[in-house]
This record gives sequence, C-alpha cells and structure tokens, in this order.
Amino acid sequence: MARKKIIAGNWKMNKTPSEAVALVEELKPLVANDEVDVVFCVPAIDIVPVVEAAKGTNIQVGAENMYFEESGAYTGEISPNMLVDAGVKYVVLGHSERREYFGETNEDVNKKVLKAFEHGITPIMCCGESLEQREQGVTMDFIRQQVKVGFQNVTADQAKTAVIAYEPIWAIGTGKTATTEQAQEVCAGIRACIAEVYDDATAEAIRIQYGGSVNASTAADLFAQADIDGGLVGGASLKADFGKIVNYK
Ligand SMILES: O=C[C@H](O)COP(=O)(O)O
Repeated sequence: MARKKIIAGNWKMNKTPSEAVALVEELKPLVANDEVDVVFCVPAIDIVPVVEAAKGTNIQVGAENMYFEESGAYTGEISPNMLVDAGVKYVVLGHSERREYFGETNEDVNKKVLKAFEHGITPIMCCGESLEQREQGVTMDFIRQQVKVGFQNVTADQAKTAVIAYEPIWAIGTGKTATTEQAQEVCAGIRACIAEVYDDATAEAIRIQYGGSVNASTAADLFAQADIDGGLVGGASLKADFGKIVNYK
C-alpha cells in the first residue's frame, strides 16, 4: 500500500498566539489538500489557539517538544497529557536544535518517543548528520545509531505508525537543500535500518520525511523519491509558500 505523504511545518520559536491564529487563517485555504497529511507543529503557547483556529480543516496540530514524565515538579515542561487534552496529534522529538542547544541525547529522545506512543501521539523523530560527519563519511553510522537508540523498546506496530524526519544539520536554515540523491540515499538507509531492527512490513509502513531548506521549488523532486514520504519544513512553513509545498504535485 502506498504511504500517504506527510507534510509538516515546524514553526520553531516563531509566532505569538495572535500571530499564529492569523497565519492559520492565511494558510487554511492554501493547504486544503486531503491527499496528504498536513501538520502544523507550533510553539507550546500557540497550541490551544491553533487547534481552535484549525477546527473543521484538514490541518492537524503538532507540538515541537514534550517531556517524558507524566506530571510533577518539572518547571517549564509540557506533559503528554497536556498535549493530548489540547488536541495535539503529533510531536517533533529530537530535533537537532534541541540536541544542540538543550543537550538532548538519543536516550532522552527514546524516553520521549515511548511516552508519546503510550499517549497515542505520533512522534516525528528527527535525525541527521553534521557537515563534519558527512565529510568524514560517517553519516549513515551516526544516523543508524540515532534511529536504533531512539526506537529502543518501540514495538513493530508502533513503529509502523511513526514518522522519522531526516534533517541534515548542514541543510537546516541555510538555504542549502540536500540534493534529491543525497536525501533519497539516506532515507533509503533509514528504511533499511528499520527493516533490520524490525521487518520488511514495518519498513514499508513507516513514513520518512526529508527536512532542510525545503521550499516551493525543491519539494516536488524531493517528495517524488521512492523513500521520501514528505517533508518537515521550517522557514517556508511560515509563509504562503507552504501551500505550494503541500500542493507540490
Ligand atoms: O524542522 C525543520 C527543519 O529544521 C528545517 O528547517 P528549514 O526548512 O528552515 O531549513
């Protein structure tokens, strides 16, 4: 069965609640395409108003992070229950910015992935190499480790519903999109890793996105690749261009 493409915007630390609602209103008609899954991953404070503004549309709402405990003395963190209650369906986990600036390890990401599944939230688990790692020829070793540890104790049935976003760090926010060949090669490598850890059926079902300077002119070629099931879009998800990306065909 063909995998449904999933095109997600990651707003990062942009848009106040009122700006967020205005952006949803602007994008609503532009992203109305039921052939793909459309997800807006937004800052925690924007979740409630964005869920409200997106009611009755095809837009699904995601969070950009989540803590792995249920509740308690974790000042500043957001629990899985809070996200579920607010209407969140997806959560971006292990983004390279969280790994770099907030010290998230593969083990932390794994705890979050397991917790998201426990609460019925679909994780979009990010992985990707630095420029240095690419130049050293260790890209796939590094990513395989991120995927294997990130998915530890995740069942095959859970993994089938998950999303992995391949985001080469050197392509994020730099305007340097990976070539379609580079992106396809790594996404195929991730799928092979999933087949090794689980089985072919799981590898066939899991959705793998590409992220890193995706824009309206690169989306079609990237999303046409055999192992690329959509994109995780940063900068271009904050403007009307996102409509063109969603309607890439
Ligand atoms: O999560 C999204 C990525 O970090 C890509 O960001 P970008 O499209 O601005 O390069």
